[in-house]
Amino acid sequence: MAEIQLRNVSKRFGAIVAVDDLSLDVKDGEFVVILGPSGAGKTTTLRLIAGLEGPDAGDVLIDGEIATDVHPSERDVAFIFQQYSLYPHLSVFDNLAFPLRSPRRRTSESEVRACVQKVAAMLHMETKLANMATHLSGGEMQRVAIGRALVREPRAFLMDEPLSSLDAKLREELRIELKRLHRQIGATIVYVTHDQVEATTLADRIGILEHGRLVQIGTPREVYGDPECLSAARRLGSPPINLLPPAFFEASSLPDDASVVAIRPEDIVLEAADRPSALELKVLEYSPLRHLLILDRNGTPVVATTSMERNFSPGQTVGISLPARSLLYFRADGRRIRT
Ligand SMILES: Nc1ncnc2c1ncn2[C@@H]1O[C@H](COP(=O)(O)OP(=O)(O)OP(=O)(O)O)[C@@H](O)[C@H]1O
Repeated sequence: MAEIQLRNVSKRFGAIVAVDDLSLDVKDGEFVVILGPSGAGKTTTLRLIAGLEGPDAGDVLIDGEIATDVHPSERDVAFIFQQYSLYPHLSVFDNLAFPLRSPRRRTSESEVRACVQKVAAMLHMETKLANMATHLSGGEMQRVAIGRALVREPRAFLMDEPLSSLDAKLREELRIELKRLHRQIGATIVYVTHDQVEATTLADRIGILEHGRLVQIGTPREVYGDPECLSAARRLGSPPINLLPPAFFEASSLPDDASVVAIRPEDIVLEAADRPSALELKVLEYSPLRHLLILDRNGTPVVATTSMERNFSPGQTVGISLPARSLLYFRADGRRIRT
């Protein structure tokens, strides 16, 4: 497996800066997820690593060597797309065998058989090898697409929203499979998504991409608990982090240049209804693990979650306190103010 580095890489399409001075180090065997909204430059970043796009500035390094001028077919990285891209007229076996049978590989048929069997076992597809590729469920097709990359034993895997066309249950199953596979083969993976659950469950580290810039990279815990900027704070968390105006607080308790005060819903402490701080409960959602309360003070919504065994009903008042240690302060330009 391989290390991948981007050094100050930029890519423009006409007036659009798709990737803007991006530097990223993916360690050997690491699972890095690039998380960002539509148009943030995620796919372009993967295409730059694969060599399908050339950077306007900066370099891509694979295993410490500048790959910028290396042809995509020579980079030995496998790209897995959202669409399954299988050969519909071939069986699962022949789809998996296809990369091994290329003339450049000169793999013997007995080796091809052994390798296909091994990968099919890893993906729990042994019983489907004779099926035509079109006679599979969406989840099975994506397994075969992943298998086709695995048989090549590439130096790294680049995955572009590989689960996004699957339904919720299959997505969860395949997510767990991917995590297991990563542990089993120790692959270097750069994985792109706009789904925060995929990002936090799969990643060793998450890189938050906004407008072509990497605004933060860290473990899921670091990015969630210690965001560098407002956009990183908003990217993780469901329900999302509360963003409150300074007017919500005593002015003397805030840093001078705070323009937004943020607090995670689970950090809000619920108190008795007769507290002066009590807010009106507008909406209540119950799930077996927690209550979700949407409260209101003069038109400002405040979302709190709690696993407390207490009965709430809409229209009542609920006291809250916002512990100072849980408050995050941000400037008007979105930068974090550390106190
Ligand atoms: N070949 C191209 N020609 C012109 N503009 C492009 C091209 N490829 C990407 N772009 C633009 O570059 C920006 C980044 O696109 P990119 O596909 O990398 O974003 P993304 O984060 O992967 O988005 P999505 O989640 O919607 O796939 C977008 O504004 C997009 O319209």
